[in-house]
Amino acid sequence: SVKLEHGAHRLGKRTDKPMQAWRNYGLGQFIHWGVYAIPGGHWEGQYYPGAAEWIRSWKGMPKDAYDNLYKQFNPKKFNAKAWAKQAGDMGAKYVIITTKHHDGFCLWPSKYTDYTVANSPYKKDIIGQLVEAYDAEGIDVYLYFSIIDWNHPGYRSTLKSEQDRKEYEEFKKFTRNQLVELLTLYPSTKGLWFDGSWDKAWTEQAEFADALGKELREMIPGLIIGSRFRPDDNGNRHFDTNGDLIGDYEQGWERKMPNTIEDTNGNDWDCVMTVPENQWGYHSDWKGHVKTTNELIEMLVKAASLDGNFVLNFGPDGQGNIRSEETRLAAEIGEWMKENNEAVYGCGYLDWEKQDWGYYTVNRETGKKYMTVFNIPVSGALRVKVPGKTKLNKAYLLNDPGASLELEEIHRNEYFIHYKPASATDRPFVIGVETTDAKIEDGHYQKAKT
Ligand SMILES: C[C@@H]1N[C@@H](C(=O)NCc2ccccc2)[C@H](O)[C@@H]1O
Repeated sequence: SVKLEHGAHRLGKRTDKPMQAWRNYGLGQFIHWGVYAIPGGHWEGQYYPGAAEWIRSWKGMPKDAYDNLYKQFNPKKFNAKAWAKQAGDMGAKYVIITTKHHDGFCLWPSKYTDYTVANSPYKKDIIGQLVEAYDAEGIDVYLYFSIIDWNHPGYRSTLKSEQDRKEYEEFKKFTRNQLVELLTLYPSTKGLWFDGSWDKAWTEQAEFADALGKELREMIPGLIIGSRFRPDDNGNRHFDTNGDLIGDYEQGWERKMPNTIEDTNGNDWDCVMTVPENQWGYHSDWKGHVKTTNELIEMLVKAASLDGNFVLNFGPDGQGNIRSEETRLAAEIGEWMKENNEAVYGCGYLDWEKQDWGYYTVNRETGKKYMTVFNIPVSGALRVKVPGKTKLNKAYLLNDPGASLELEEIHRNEYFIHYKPASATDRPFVIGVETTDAKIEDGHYQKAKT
């Protein structure tokens, strides 16, 4: 491996308490809110086909029209407590809130720019209200921060001249000041979720970003920062020149998921997911596929089964309402989580051979094992292959632990659990399984000679 001054600052998973808590969240909520919620994907009657929070970069949207939207920002329906309660009822254990998206508009009263909520008709500190409300709900708060800032005069995507470099130095100081300001104002913050760090200008700032990361971590012990924050000596983000993870977890799973444990490189990771194909901020007219409750529950359980967290995005509208589609999803996911969260919270990857009916998870503390069934086989026989020296003793429905399900040993280390729900079920269900270590008797299982 090559010597790096600003490569991965640690090898392997963090084992401290704050990171163990992060690893055990299972489900998170993303909130994308800002002045882009006012146009909601339309401008002067024109439909914007891109992601609503990117509308400023659309040729159909005059820049100065966008940059004056904040003068209309007055979300009268905004109720931080209601948002936090809805997230709690859904079963979210953490929330990631946009403090400033690529447009540079600050949802907190930053003293380093005038482009903030303090200078909007709304005036009040939105981040402060959300931090207080989510903390009170027992949901850990993480702050999203975009390095890209289209509003700051010193922001550059690339550095082409001495003048660029000079102005970018101001931008770097501004970025550091805002991040120190956020952690000073909101010290209950558990981590920072960085975005918009792919510009070449930023990937040339290894020394500055490394020092900034160290400064921020010193401000809040245990602070959690993912792999999308800083570059190494050679401009590599996420993984340094030696292939080692830069940051506390892998932050590359955006609107996509790993399929195998190998895909995760043995790292902690989160998957951040939109309800439609690609809308984070509020778009009043979602087109194309809108994910269903079952699809999202499957993603959530799949993430837990591969040692990751699943973070579902909400994009409140310009008045501060959570839209009806998201309200319904939150309620239905919450209903399922109330019954089945034992198979998600504190659970991770179980190294048993994956079967077609769904996903295994295992509780990291108790060792209790779970099968979450998404695909009921027409045979009604759920195949379970256990590792050598393991005996499957009991299987039971999580919501009826007293009644054992019918088990049949069909090969060495292989069983059928004979179960089909009596009535048609439109939600996945969880089976708990109990095993013991067992010596292998000779028995009658002979491997074929081939
Ligand atoms: C978490 C998501 N990441 C942001 C994203 O994809 N940005 C890419 C982008 C880069 C430059 C102009 C517009 C959009 C999205 O807007 C969300 O915030």
